[in-house]
Amino acid sequence: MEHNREFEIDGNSNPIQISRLALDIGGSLIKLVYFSRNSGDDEDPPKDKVGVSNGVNGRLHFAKFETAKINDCLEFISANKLFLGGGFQHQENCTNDRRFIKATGGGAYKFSELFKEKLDISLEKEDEMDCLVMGANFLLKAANQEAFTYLNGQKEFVQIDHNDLYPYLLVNIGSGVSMIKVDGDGKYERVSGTSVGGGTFWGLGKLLTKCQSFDELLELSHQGNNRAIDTLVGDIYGGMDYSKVGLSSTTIASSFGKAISDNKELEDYKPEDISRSLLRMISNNIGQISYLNALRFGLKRIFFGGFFIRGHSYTMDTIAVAVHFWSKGEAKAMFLRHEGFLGALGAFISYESPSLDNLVVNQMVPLPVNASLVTDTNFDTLKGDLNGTESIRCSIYRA
Ligand SMILES: Nc1ncnc2c1ncn2[C@@H]1O[C@H](COP(=O)(O)OP(=O)(O)O)[C@@H](O)[C@H]1O
Ligand SMILES: CC(C)(COP(=O)(O)O)[C@@H](O)C(=O)NCCC(=O)O
Repeated sequence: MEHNREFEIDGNSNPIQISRLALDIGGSLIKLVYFSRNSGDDEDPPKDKVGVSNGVNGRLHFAKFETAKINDCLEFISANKLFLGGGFQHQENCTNDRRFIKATGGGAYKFSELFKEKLDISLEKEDEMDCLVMGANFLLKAANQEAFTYLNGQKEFVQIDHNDLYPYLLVNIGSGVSMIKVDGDGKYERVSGTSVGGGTFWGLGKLLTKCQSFDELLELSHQGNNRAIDTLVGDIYGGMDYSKVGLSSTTIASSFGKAISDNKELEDYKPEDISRSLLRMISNNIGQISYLNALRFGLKRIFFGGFFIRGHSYTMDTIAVAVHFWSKGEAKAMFLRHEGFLGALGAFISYESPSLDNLVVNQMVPLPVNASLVTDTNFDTLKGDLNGTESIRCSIYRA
């Protein structure tokens, strides 16, 4: 199945360039969002107020590559000719000097020359925080079943009231963590951050467990028991709660604390226990810092994005419990289905204008597994992860 046709004929026999690509090149992963018209989706194209066709129906596709394997990403873009549809315009306006892609993230600067050299494409840089906020606002307003809570293993979708969305705290857990207070479209402030994020989990985990992939490390954590390496309150208090300050005996008193007294070598610990401890330590810490920032600004809603989460139950549970525990139930942790693609979506939207008005989501549509990304071998099989096997059905209007 072909997904990346660059030109299609609209109802007026005009060739329309319909494929459009935007990138978010982060410290760990490159995220791609691109639009394609699907011949199977033959709804009428969007019309303007006087009934003239002024856009196209299609799908947004999502893909990701490890930043360290940027050449695979370049090959994917080239093989699928994604760059041909940089903008959204009539073919006659499309000249070679418009070979550009909107790109955000640090890599948009770092790899600018590489894109020019290998694909003859210029990266038009968009600010990373602008894009994260734009992507989050877009999804929260336009996509169905985007935000959900996760408590006691239960995922519950949250109906977002568009008139009561702001303010909220956006916590993006990528390689590092950014915390952004969002007050409206384009209105935000990056209020905090921490370097203890996804890169820390993967980096330390790799060193300590010899895992070869992030997914392997994450899978390991499923089977691990953090009590083997973390010191619990009960370990210090002779099996008892420290109830005077509200600490139960099973609360972690000191992450990795047992490694001091156990008199063991690294090899004596199970990699799965290490992975579990690490995941819990980092998720808990992020949940706690997020809550403290929400408290600083009186925010009740915290949305978590970034690929560290990966729709992983234990990660979400730990973050949600931390927020719930510290806020005494006052603040709510929410997760986003398109967690890692906020920045790339923002860059995608920025093609036309910083407004969301010309991209309209119709509905989320699951694609057959083999239909979306034929040449990308980086996709993962962890459950709950958006691996390019889903797309958003949407319409793009001409500005
Ligand atoms: N396949 C993967 N390879 C590497 N890291 C992954 C993968 N999937 C999820 N991650 C996690 O996601 C983090 C990157 O998240 P992301 O939101 O893409 O941030 P960045 O923009 O910094 O790359 C990594 O540091 C790691 O914790
Ligand atoms: C520098 C970054 C914005 C880069 O974004 P990333 O590639 O990690 O998604 C991010 O790593 C970050 O916010 N780090 C934390 C820095 C700090 O506030 O201490």
